[in-house]
Amino acid sequence: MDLPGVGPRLRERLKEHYGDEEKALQAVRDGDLLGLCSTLSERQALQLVQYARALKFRVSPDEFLATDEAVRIYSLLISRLAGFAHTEYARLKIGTLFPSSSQELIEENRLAASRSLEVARRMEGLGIEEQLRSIRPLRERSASRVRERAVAASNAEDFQRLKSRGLDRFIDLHLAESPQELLALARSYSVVSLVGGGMVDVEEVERAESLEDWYLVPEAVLGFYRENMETLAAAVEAASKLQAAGVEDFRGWEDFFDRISRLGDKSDIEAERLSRLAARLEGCVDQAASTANEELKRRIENSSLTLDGTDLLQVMSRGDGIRELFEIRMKGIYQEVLKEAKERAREELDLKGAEEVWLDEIFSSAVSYPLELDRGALRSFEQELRSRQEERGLKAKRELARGLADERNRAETLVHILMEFDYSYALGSFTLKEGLSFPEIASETGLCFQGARNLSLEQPEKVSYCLGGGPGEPPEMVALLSGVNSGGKTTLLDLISQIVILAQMGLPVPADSCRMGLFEQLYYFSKSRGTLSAGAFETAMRKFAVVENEKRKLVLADELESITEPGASARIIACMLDELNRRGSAAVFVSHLAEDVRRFSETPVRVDGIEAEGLDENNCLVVCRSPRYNYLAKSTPELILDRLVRTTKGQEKEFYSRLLGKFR
Ligand SMILES: Nc1ncnc2c1ncn2[C@@H]1O[C@H](COP(=O)(O)OP(=O)(O)OP(=O)(O)O)[C@@H](O)[C@H]1O
Repeated sequence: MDLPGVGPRLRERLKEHYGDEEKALQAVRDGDLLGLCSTLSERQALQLVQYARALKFRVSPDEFLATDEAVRIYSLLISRLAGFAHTEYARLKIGTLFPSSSQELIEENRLAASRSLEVARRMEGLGIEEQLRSIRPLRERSASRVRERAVAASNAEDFQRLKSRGLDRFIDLHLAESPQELLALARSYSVVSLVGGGMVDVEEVERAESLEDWYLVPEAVLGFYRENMETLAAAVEAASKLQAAGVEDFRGWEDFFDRISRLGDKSDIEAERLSRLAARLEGCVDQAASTANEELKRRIENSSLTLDGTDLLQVMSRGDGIRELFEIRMKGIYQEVLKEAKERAREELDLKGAEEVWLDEIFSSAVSYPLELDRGALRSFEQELRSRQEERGLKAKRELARGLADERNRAETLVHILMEFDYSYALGSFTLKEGLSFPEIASETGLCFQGARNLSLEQPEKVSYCLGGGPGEPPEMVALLSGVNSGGKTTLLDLISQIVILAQMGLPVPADSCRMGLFEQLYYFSKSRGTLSAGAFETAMRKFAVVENEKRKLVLADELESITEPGASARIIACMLDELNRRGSAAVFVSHLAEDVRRFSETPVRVDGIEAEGLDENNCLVVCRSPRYNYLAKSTPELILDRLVRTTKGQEKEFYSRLLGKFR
């Protein structure tokens, strides 16, 4: 496999997963993130896809971001963008975007990003987010075994054929060569489907109308869909919203969508009724019997029995006939109560047609107290209900499974379309909600933006800045940035990085307008935490020396002077800026030593300043966040003294006024 970063072990794993090397390579080229992530770690998969893209456009994915700080800003941007995605797939795919100097790659991404903006506009207010969040990669778990039914083959040949198809993984498979064997099976299962002819009919056994899975074990077909029910139902709902917005065309998918929607139905209404009836039967009948017994007790207690002479003679002549006599006399009451009990049970259970006959079997008509139920009849009725329910359910399942048997690819395609949509929707939403605009990519070098907003700030003030001259702007490519403490110098360097990284990923940038030439590398050196030891200083110098290459680059550096003593720092910075200037690179160096640096530098280095315009009514610093060109910004002490003059009284105020005078 001709991909950098693919070692022999990784190659083996990929080959194993995809079958052969060419297929594996194609998957990497296609950016098959889902497939790759099932074999590799997320990082490996992302890197591979990046490498494949980089290879196609003859760039290196690691080349542009030349320092850790540049990588940090890139990672922040990727997380921010990924925050707009709803599926793991889109989040992963966003992670494969990287900045480069390839005009073709940038152009391709820009095209996708502008299409995605159109998509996001069309989807506004349609509320598809909830559905997208439910979409996961489709899972394959083996269907659970069917226990209540079986398949019987009437000859060894059919039996072997079904077995070699692996049917016995889902359902019991038997060889039944005689009616006796078949009958025995019929007694053990609620439905037995018979495959193969030549058998006398056994009433309890159905002859299989098809030998396909959807008929013999519809559960094996439906298992996949039921396992992925949540994703598929959400996908169908999302698809109809995309159709409504005119973003995707799902004409011809109607039957498939309909079947997926029916997966959620509880088989059918009649099967549902039968299932509920079977579950409630015993409880209802018991309740009716107990009410009837109370009624019997009450009515018998309140009744009296008068025996006349004939009755007495009859009892005496028959010996123990008194019980029969009572039964004859009470028969009227008993029948009334029994009728009421059956009526109550019938209403309660909502029995239909011939089902009512079962009540006559369950409620014994023999006069007795307490009233007795025929439990055997009750069980038989339950059994019948369950069989009928199974039959109904089976019919519905077969119908559904028949329609879905060959639709797996379609399900996969649907989920893939929606995941790709989510990626595009995330790009579009990022552009729309962050108010981004596409920069103009110029053939000449330089960077110029107006009304730019740092994406990390909650309430950013807009900033404009230029290197290399825009209309009416100074032409220098290299600038020193001076300014008040907390004026926004670091924030501006971050903002420049954000703009350049996004632009070179082919994405829109957080600025009202922007024009720039493409850079080959971005160096961003963040502020050092203090004077470095000799060893660390040497390491830092080695790091800075990498700017000594022929690449077109942008170098941003934040207060490099803190690495060593001020005099030496100014010389080092001046020297670095001269080198960059001579090579036509662009650079912004934040420094409090601007005047010294300019003194030491041999090439035209511009000094810009972020200045505090003064104090507001609350004596807080008012800062103009856009640097002023060719201007060394005032230092903060002057403004702090001004604040002290304004906020104190008497001698103290006079002291501060005298001090302030020294600055003017
Ligand atoms: N464009 C801006 N819009 C709104 N707030 C800003 C902007 N730039 C800077 N700030 C605010 O000012 C704070 C200080 O900014 P930053 O750290 O960039 O200043 P600095 O000039 O680099 O400071 P220091 O001189 O101490 O290094 C930021 O945390 C932010 O709250």
